[in-house]
Amino acid sequence: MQASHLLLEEPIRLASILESSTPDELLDDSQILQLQFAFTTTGDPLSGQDRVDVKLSVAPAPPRDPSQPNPKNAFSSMTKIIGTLGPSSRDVETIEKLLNAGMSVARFDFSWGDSDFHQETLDNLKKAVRNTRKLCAVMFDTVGPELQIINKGEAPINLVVDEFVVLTPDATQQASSTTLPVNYPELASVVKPKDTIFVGQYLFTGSESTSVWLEVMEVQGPNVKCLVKNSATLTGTLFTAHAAGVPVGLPTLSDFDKEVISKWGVKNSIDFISLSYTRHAEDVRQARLHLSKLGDLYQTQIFAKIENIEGLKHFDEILKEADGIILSRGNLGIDLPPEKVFLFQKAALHKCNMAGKPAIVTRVVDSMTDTPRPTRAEATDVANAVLDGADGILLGAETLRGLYPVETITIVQKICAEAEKVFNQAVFFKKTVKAVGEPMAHLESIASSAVRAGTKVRASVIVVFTSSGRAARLIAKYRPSMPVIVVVIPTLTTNHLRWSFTGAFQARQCLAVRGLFPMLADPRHPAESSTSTNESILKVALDHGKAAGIIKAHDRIVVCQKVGDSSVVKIIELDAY
Ligand SMILES: Nc1ncnc2c1ncn2[C@@H]1O[C@H](COP(=O)(O)OP(=O)(O)O)[C@@H](O)[C@H]1O
Ligand SMILES: C=C(OP(=O)(O)O)C(=O)O
Ligand SMILES: [K+]
Ligand SMILES: [Mg+2]
Repeated sequence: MQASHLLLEEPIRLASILESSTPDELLDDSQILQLQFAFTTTGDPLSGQDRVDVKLSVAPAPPRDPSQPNPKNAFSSMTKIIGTLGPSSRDVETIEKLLNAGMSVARFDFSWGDSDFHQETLDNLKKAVRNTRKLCAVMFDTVGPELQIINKGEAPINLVVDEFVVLTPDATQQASSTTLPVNYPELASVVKPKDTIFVGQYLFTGSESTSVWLEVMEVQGPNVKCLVKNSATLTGTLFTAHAAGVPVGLPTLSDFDKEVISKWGVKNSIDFISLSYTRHAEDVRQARLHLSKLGDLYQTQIFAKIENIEGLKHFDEILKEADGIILSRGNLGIDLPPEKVFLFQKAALHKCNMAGKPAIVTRVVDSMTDTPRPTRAEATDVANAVLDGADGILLGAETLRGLYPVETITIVQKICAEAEKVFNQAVFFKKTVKAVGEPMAHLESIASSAVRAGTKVRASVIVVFTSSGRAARLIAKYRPSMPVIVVVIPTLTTNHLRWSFTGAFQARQCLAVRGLFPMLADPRHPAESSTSTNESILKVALDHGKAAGIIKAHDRIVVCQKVGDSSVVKIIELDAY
């Protein structure tokens, strides 16, 4: 268990909570804008020129319906909320409510349900996005090397404390209170007496009545005889098992995952892969290689899910390869001794922040699966995750199969917004500048200057132009107190066989980064004019901010864009309008 110290070589100074410039105007993330555009090619794609800039003309932001409540509301937060969609959250109406409550990324967990089931949910998500005009990214969550127990008979299984149960790799056996067939033939060769194995349905702690905590007594050939440590009833057709601290020799991206990604993933242009049980940097490289062969999915980002001690040991190298990190505290929380979980969280979030890569924290309000309010410990935990530097909060069972999916998103969003008000931006900014050191890369220097200018002039928003999202992520790295409107400019690219636009993935991927509110350009609209300039695009962004209620007359706005060949940060002071 010494691994938990690995991340703590350097002491972390936690920002003390001081009065800070409060982001009293927070953005509602209904940032779907229709930009109409024409493209002019400046080279022949077949002769090797593979990036062509697009000139935009813009359609005005839709007027706000005065009968609708002002979208600026006390519930919006800079912290992103990822909701797992499942049986409790898959009809259009519920998804609309989740989007309105602030969910900006929908996770599809393929540990449960088949492609058809998830396709139906995703089709409903698309309808909900259209109806609400709220942008939402799609995250595919792999099964990976998860240990699973299939209960073919479907009858509830009663396990009684102090009795024995045998885990067997023999898939022909029926699950019962004395035998549980597990999908991993090598289990007997990797566990030893006194090891702990948890079995349950999604939320398992071994301390409630629906999951069980087993202690390994004896290895008997391919079987593992265990002592039941708590009485529980397992219901359903599939349970997952987790052997704490035990290395599992199964590939991180399973054949099943590869198959789903190449079909379901390609069909649905998945924005993120949540790579379950990432244990080595090589796992991320393998996933990246797989994606690189799948058409548009070369743009899909990989978020490494750290959920066991192996992943924790290799955290630094994984962070270098991944686009983001998910601190999967469900599994990690049982792999680590409970008293070490908070240390890992603080150290890992600090490292992600310094690397400028988004970090997502899971398993915050488990109790809201069954109750409409979080416990005070859970509520405090959400706020602390924000203060520790989380970009986003991932909800699992609460939205997937809980009784209160909408209430969960609403309350988590509110807690995040409160925590953001006391986040010590000044201390964080200084710490980040110092950690990056000198000489700073050109673009990073520009990005940090934009945040500094925004703070100094008390800007209401920062507007950044980008195609790749790079400039926006660098701005987010410095944790501005004000929302960042990311104007993603589509770029025409070719793989020498066909033309396509990039921009949609990059815009949606901002939805997992703290403080970023992307505007998605829509390439389906043919251009009506090709004379527009950055200025007119900026005007649309500002009009949109005004319509959303986050930009008012006389506000100061910081803009980060290229003028000619140079990146510039400019400050605009608005007149009355
Ligand atoms: N289409 C654009 N118009 C004006 N400025 C841009 C545009 N795209 C990027 N920029 C600016 O160029 C600089 C580089 O940003 P970056 O995000 O790396 O651009 P890209 O995504 O095009 O590689 C930043 O200052 C950014 O604001
Ligand atoms: C989110 C987690 O993993 P899963 O995909 O199993 O929900 C977790 O372990 O916290
Ligand atoms: K999973
Ligand atoms: Mg997990």
